[in-house]
Amino acid sequence: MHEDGTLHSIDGLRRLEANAARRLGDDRALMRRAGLAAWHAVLAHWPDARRIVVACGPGNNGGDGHELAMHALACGRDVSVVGLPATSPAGGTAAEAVRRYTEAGGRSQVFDGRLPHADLVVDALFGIGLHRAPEGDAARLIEAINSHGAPVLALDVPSGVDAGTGTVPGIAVQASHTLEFMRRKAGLWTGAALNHRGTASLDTLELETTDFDGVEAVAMRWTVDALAHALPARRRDSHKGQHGRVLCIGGDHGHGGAIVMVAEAALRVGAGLVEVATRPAHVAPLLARRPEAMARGCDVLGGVTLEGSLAACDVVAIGPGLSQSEWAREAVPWVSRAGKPLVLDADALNLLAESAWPVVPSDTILTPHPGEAARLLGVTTPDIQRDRLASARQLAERHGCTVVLKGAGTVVASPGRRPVVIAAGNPGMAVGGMGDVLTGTIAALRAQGLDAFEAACTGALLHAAAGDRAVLEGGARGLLPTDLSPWLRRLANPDFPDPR
Ligand SMILES: NC(=O)C1=CN([C@@H]2O[C@H](COP(=O)(O)OP(=O)(O)OC[C@H]3O[C@@H](n4cnc5c(N)ncnc54)[C@H](O)[C@@H]3O)[C@@H](O)[C@H]2O)[C@@H](O)CC1
Ligand SMILES: Nc1ncnc2c1ncn2[C@@H]1O[C@H](COP(=O)(O)OP(=O)(O)O)[C@@H](O)[C@H]1O
Ligand SMILES: [K+]
Repeated sequence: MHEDGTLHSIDGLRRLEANAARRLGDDRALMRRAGLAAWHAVLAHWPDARRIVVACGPGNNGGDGHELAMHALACGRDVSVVGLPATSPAGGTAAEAVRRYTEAGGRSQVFDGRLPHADLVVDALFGIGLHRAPEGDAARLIEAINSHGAPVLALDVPSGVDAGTGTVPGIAVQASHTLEFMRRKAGLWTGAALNHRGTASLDTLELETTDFDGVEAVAMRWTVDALAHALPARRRDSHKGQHGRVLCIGGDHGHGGAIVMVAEAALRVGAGLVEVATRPAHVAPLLARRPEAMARGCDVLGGVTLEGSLAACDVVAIGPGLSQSEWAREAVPWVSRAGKPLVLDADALNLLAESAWPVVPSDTILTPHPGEAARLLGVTTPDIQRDRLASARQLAERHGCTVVLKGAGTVVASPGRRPVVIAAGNPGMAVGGMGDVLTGTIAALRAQGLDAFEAACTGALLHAAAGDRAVLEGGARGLLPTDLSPWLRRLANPDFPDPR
């Protein structure tokens, strides 16, 4: 079976492992395949590595390391296995791998505070079996791996990372590349784990469909390729009314730019008509930058002005620069009475957290960053980040609608749908205003007919992928939200010939 875009929990992987071992009638077979796959990864990434250090832990991850060491040895490489002192000898399948390596003439040494010189370090300390933060010798060995200077290949998981949740409870290996086995692990694609994983690849170890009996993926992983099929082609005879009308509400005094960025992104992602309701002082600068937008200056966010705009629009994007002033609060009853699909961001979420909004309809999209998510759930930001997938699911259940939990490895969750983790985006995007661009992006897709969950997933991916393209033009520092505009347009038209 090939990669299928699924992400799995530790429990799911354990079940998968057990099913496959039962089918194969030999619990050593998978480890042998893992070791061989790891050796192939070495040949693919570091074909010239002559001296290889393999740091092996006490469990099956260490068994994978010994299998790899055996292949490297057989191919004439200079191999040193380094193990942890004071751990009980490996049992079961790992013991068999140790025996095979030793019988092939392999050398092993106990970690004494230093690692031998090498062209490549392999991290086979801990995989999915990590049960607490590494301490003592394990922590020192991880420190030695990280300061060694050679590239680091992590087997299955960078040791020290919780592969189920993405949390990093203590010190963890800083991998150049991680080779995942069997299926991708949910925790390696979101949150702090992204600091440790390096690039990543998967070897499925030749699993078969029947191995998945009783195994449910916990999420799907979306990469930029998904954009090729996400957006419907336009009819030749289409007109602007068919591409949706977005009403953007926000931009109180001092925050006028936020709602301009929402409007610009919505236009670049293809909304047919974009209207902005903002403070009167912000109308002229908005129109100077984006004459394509329609703008209404409102000293009161309600009444006839807003009612007319609300009646005409297909989607309301509210929150960027909105503030929590009386001006902002005035809008809430009008917007909620209008019954239009909503995208709630920034201060609209803060108003939701303090129950200023009534219950939101199920086709609403909330786009919190971790701080806003914490306010919505009444917990701390670290609580949210400890298990981003669970946090997004919990928020979606609580509000009964779609939630986009932003940040490295954005997670989209909705009741009754399998969550999606966005495998795109970069730290250049950590700058004020970037979320406003996401709000406009998602609102435009919603206006063009995607349902709430599809618009949220596609919008988050489009936004992150545009950030990845824009960052190539000059680096992460100084990347601006509006730099994404040309790339949003480019990537929203996947059938347009690629200029690269
Ligand atoms: N069993 C199988 O069939 C397969 C297992 N595979 C490998 O096996 C790994 C899982 O193996 P295990 O379940 O043995 O688990 P691990 O090898 O990941 O780790 C468990 C071992 O590490 C110790 N440990 C965990 N956290 C520690 C800490 N913080 N400090 C010190 N010691 C700690 C445990 O006491 C145990 O001895 C996978 O990640 C994968 O690399 C692969 O070979 C594929 C097939
Ligand atoms: N390190 C990162 N990696 C990937 N994406 C990021 C990173 N930092 C921020 N982003 C993205 O940039 C956007 C920032 O949004 P937000 O925090 O709401 O900013 P603002 O409120 O200033 O507009 C989100 O879409 C988020 O996912
Ligand atoms: K590892």
